[in-house]
Amino acid sequence: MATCPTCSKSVDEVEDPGAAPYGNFINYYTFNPPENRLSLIPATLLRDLGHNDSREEDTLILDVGCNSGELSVAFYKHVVSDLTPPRRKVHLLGFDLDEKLIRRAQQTSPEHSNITFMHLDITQDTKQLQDYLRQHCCTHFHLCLCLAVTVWVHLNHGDSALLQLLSHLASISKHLLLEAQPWKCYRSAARRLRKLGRSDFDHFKTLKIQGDVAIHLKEHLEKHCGMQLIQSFGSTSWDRQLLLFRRT
Ligand SMILES: C[S@@+](CC[C@H](N)C(=O)[O-])C[C@H]1O[C@@H](n2cnc3c(N)ncnc32)[C@H](O)[C@@H]1O
Repeated sequence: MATCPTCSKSVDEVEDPGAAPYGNFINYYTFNPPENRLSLIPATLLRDLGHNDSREEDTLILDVGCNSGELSVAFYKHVVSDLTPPRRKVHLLGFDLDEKLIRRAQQTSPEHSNITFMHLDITQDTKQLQDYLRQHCCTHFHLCLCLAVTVWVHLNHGDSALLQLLSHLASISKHLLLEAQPWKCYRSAARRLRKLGRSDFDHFKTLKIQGDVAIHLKEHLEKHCGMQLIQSFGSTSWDRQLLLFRRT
C-alpha cells in the first residue's frame, strides 16, 4: 500500500513524491480530500470572525500554497454557504509556486468569479499580494489559510524563512488558520528523497526548529507577530492540528 508523501500514513496511490520537492503533488486531493479538513472547520467561520459586521469592506481570504485549488474552492463554498444572504462579497485568492497546478486550478473553477488563482512563490515575491489588496481597497486579508505548507518552506529554505513566512502572513492578515506538519513528516520527506538517490533537502540537517513544530510556530506568532491563538479545531486524521490565530 502506498503512503501519504508527508506523513507516511496509508493512502491508495500517490504520485512519485521525489518529483514534488515543494509538496507540489499533482494528485494531492485524491489522498487528502478537502473533506478531511472541512469536517473540522465550522461552516459558520466567517460569521464567527465578524464577516457581515462591516458595511464598508468585502471579505478577502488568502490561500497559501493552494495546489490545484480543490480545497480552496471547497473551503469557499463551505464558509460562504452559511452567509444567507451575504451582505458583503467574499473573495478568495489562492496562490502556488507550481505553475501547472495553478493552470489546473484556473481551468477547473472558471464559474467562480470571486475566486482567483495566481502563480507565486511566497519566499521570493509578495508584491502581487499587495496589488491584490489594493485592487480590493483593503489593507489586509480577513482570513489567511496556511495549510500543509510549512514543512516545504522549512525544508527548502530553513528556519528563518519559515519564521519570516509567518511574520509576513501575520502582517497582512487579521486571522490565520494554520496547519503545520509535525516533525515525523520532515523525517519521512527526507528519507524518501534519500531512497530516490537524491540529495537531501538543503536545510534538513541544520534546522533548529524541531520537535513540536506547531508549538514553536505558535510561540513565534504570539511573541513576535502580535497574534494570539483563539481556537483549535482539533486534529486531522494525519495528526495535524488546525489552529486559528487572531491579530491582537
Ligand atoms: C501539500 S500541498 C498543500 C495544498 C493545500 N494548501 C492543502 O492543504 O490542501 C503544499 C503546497 O504548497 C506549495 N508551496 C510550497 N512552497 C511554496 C512557496 N514557497 N510558495 C507558494 N507555494 C508553495 C506546493 O507547491 C504545494 O502545492
